[in-house]
Amino acid sequence: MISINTYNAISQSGLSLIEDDLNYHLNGNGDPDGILVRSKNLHDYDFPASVKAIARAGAGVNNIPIDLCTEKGIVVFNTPGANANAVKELVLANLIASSRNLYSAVGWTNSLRDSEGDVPGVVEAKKKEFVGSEIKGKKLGVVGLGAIGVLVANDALALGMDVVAYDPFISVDAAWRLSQDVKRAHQIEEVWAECDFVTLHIPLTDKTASFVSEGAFGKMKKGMTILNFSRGELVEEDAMAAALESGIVRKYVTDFPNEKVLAMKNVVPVPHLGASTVESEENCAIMATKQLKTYLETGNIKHAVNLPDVELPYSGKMRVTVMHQNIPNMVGQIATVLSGYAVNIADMINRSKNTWAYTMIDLDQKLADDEQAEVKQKMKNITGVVSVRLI
Ligand SMILES: NC(=O)C1=CN([C@@H]2O[C@H](COP(=O)(O)OP(=O)(O)OC[C@H]3O[C@@H](n4cnc5c(N)ncnc54)[C@H](O)[C@@H]3O)[C@@H](O)[C@H]2O)C=CC1
Ligand SMILES: O=C(O)CCC(=O)C(=O)O
Repeated sequence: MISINTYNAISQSGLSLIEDDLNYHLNGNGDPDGILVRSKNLHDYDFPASVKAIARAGAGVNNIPIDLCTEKGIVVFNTPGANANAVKELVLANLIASSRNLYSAVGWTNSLRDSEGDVPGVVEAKKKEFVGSEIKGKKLGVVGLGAIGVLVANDALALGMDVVAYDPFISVDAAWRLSQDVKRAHQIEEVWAECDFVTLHIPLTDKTASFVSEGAFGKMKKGMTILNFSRGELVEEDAMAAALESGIVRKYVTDFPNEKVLAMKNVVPVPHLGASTVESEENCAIMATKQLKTYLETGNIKHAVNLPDVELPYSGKMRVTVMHQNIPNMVGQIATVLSGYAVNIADMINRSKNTWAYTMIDLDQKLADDEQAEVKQKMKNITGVVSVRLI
């Protein structure tokens, strides 16, 4: 029996893939083989030794201690692109809503519910206070051209905006999907200096924390609207509060409200709704569950953030998977362990991602139970190996 525990509300479409499979147990015990999670913070989580993989049904993995997991031999997956359309639609909605003062206008109109008197007359008299601007012809800066940023940039062009984008690490795939009419910013300063709106679509990492800092506000075109559907920590809060006070920033639309943010002037707080659509929750849950099950059943890896994609057709005979540091002579040492047994290697693959690597070896016959335990122990004893599975 393979055991999977879930955190957060995972769409039933994904859960059914586990519940309907007789080989699986869902939320059954404290020693799961796999974890399915959305935004729950796992940084203080005490990972049981049973955990082999974590699948994040979503894009951002800053809630998971990736380095610690890797050192414990845990593969961490996410679901690239599965919720990108949901975020894009909410960004576009908020570009227009913030430009047309929609939330304050609707909030004010709702406050008339209990008033007695001539609502149409009051509305006509007041509406001049909510006059907005059109986004057509305005300049939008898109920071980060991954799954979400590319969709936002292309569709903003279709809405008549002038789009300039900054991503020094853009993938070849994303570059193919990006419209040629999106202008490239070589420096982030170009985005701060020129744009009426800036939307952030970068991951939160040690390098991007406080990406929008006091220095950035000093270079901004006055009256800019900033949309943050990425992560709150990308923006330095005290500096943002000052920029909103001084009018450098006209509005700050954020999917990540907290007490400090709610106290700021001209904030549009959204309760982390970027990926909250039925479609996106289904996409993420199905993709995350399938990736997790594939790994647990076959050792094949797709869309891990700490290991490369590694795939071989699974014969069902006997597969050895080894997660290890990307250092010399690992494959040699792993193969040497097997040379002590009467088995042939039928197929083999080794791939690396930065400082970590993964080796899969298919044997043409099953090892006896006592041999399996021995092989596992001998491989675990190799310096640099963090996990060994025999499937
Ligand atoms: N509000 C919500 O519910 C959601 C929020 N997100 C957030 O949005 C982020 C982006 O999501 P995706 O587009 O799916 O990720 P992605 O991985 O497809 O794209 C991220 C892009 O950012 C770029 N990038 C990284 N560092 C950069 C830097 N310093 N300057 C400029 N570009 C940089 C990368 O090259 C990459 O192209 C996620 O990491 C997550 O934090 C994602 C989905 C839902
Ligand atoms: O699961 C969610 O609703 C949050 C989505 C998100 O923030 C992400 O995918 O990075």
